Amino acid sequence: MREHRRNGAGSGNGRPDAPGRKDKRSTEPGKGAAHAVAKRERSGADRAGATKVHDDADRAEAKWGHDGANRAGVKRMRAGADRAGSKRVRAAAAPRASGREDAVRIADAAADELRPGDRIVVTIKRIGINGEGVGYYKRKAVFVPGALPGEVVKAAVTGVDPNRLTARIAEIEKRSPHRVRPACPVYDRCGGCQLQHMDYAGQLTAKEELVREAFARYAGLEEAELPLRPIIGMDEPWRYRNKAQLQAGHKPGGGLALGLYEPGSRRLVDIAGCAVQHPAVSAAAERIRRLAERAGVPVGAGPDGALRTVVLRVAPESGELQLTLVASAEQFPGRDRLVEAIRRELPQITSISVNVNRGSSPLVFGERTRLLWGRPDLETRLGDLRFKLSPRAFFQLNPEQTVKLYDLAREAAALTGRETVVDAYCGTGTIALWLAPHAREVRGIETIREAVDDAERNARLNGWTNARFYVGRAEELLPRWVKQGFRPDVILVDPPRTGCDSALLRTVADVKPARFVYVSCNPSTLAKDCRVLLDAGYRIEWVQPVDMFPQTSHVECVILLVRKGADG
Ligand SMILES: C[S@@+](CC[C@H](N)C(=O)[O-])C[C@H]1O[C@@H](n2cnc3c(N)ncnc32)[C@H](O)[C@@H]1O
Repeated sequence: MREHRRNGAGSGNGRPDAPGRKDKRSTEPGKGAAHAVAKRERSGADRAGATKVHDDADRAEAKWGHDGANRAGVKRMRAGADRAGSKRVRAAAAPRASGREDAVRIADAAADELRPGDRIVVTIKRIGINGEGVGYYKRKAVFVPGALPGEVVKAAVTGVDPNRLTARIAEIEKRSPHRVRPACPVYDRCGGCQLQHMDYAGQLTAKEELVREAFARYAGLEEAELPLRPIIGMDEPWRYRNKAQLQAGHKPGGGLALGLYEPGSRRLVDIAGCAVQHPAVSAAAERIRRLAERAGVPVGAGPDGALRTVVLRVAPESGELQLTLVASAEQFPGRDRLVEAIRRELPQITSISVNVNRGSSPLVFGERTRLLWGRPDLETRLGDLRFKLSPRAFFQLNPEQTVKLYDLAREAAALTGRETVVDAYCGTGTIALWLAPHAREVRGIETIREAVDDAERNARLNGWTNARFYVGRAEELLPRWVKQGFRPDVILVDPPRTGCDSALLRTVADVKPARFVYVSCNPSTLAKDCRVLLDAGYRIEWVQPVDMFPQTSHVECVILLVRKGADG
């Protein structure tokens, strides 16, 4: 399949841009960064608010792992206050012509004097990290869920704080050509996607802008200074997710529901029609829901044992599925009847486990997992490599884009077979194993023991004896190795959303490997960490955004930093 790479060669610097962008930039040396700082101060507000919400979510993800956290729980945090109106907003997103709307006073007050309910006119400049439209009212950032870059909206203020305003669309005065009808029947309620109301070309442009914006704000690098490559998207940006974590609950009218919580609520949205989920997962989830209902399985977090979450993962190339029933006790009413029925009716499910979670945090999994039936792992492939995944193993959610991401990591590492490489934050060792055939030695570091066990097993499965995996914190193990005389040629990191620990960055700055490869799912922390390394004598060779999660506001990047003086 042809790779969807955005047009525009090389750095992407020559890309036509919004009017006024170039005027703001100075051609004088040093002014670019100064402007970035001024811009940061001017609009720091939005960040402060949004960043706070995200910091909470980031902390949650850092604590619970990249995919270990309950998606709905973290999303609720991330969504913050302005989310409350998003449902209404999407409903209101079509232009309306009501006399009452027209009669509403349009505020011309200073930003600090605005009150909830006041109407303001906002030109949307970009998307924010939650996918909301961001514009400015008298230089104060305004977050407008559902609004798209380039749109002019009449918006009702919903929240005023010292740093930012939130508002909901009352009327779209100028509509973006990228606005489309969301494909997913549950888009308005689910909250799993944030950008389905924008066509895919618009999403890709908006994500590039997110990266550009993060580097201007947090690394002080203006557009001309940032070697940003055009984002790599998908040809078919739907049905790519290989895994679902579905909460079990009750339907309002009775009966069992499996789905995601609506943002900010405990109402479950049935995601049977989810447009980004692999169809085999959606179909199996619906069958399991019916079978659990028939087996009389209790749901929720009851002390006597009840089903909390259903986790389904598919190996797309074989269609085999792995099922993990997360429950508040290992045995729960109807469990064995349910397993029996699944074995009979869903032969594509080749592994069924129960995981016990009695906790009240948004963490999906508890500590204990027991195989109930079938194989202990799901075998899947990425490129030429085979992976066996235990129920809790982290594995990238979009296999097609993962191959592109890992190929970029390999390109950045530029290995000749003689190098020693560190894959810090290695998860189940997938990147380390991608690099192992091209390196002398690869060492992976990961805090989760099971992930390291998986990594070691997968190294054996693929016959790579030069890849070793270590349980520990990257910021502790790497400095220890360095003290013992270890000098890696390439350090690669793929940290959680919170970014790299400062002790790790200090070690990199001390050891100064010729190449530092950063794989990141959060442009803000990526840019902050890059600033540290730029100050420590590195230059950015290229930044490559990859769209791992079409229809959402997430964007992943691979970035190559080269030590100044080393061969680029
Ligand atoms: C984004 S995932 C990386 C996954 C892996 N590179 C992949 O592509 O599948 C981040 C990983 O870092 C681990 N982690 C979090 N904090 C860590 C730390 N301080 N040191 C080492 N690993 C850590 C998490 O458990 C998680 O597996």
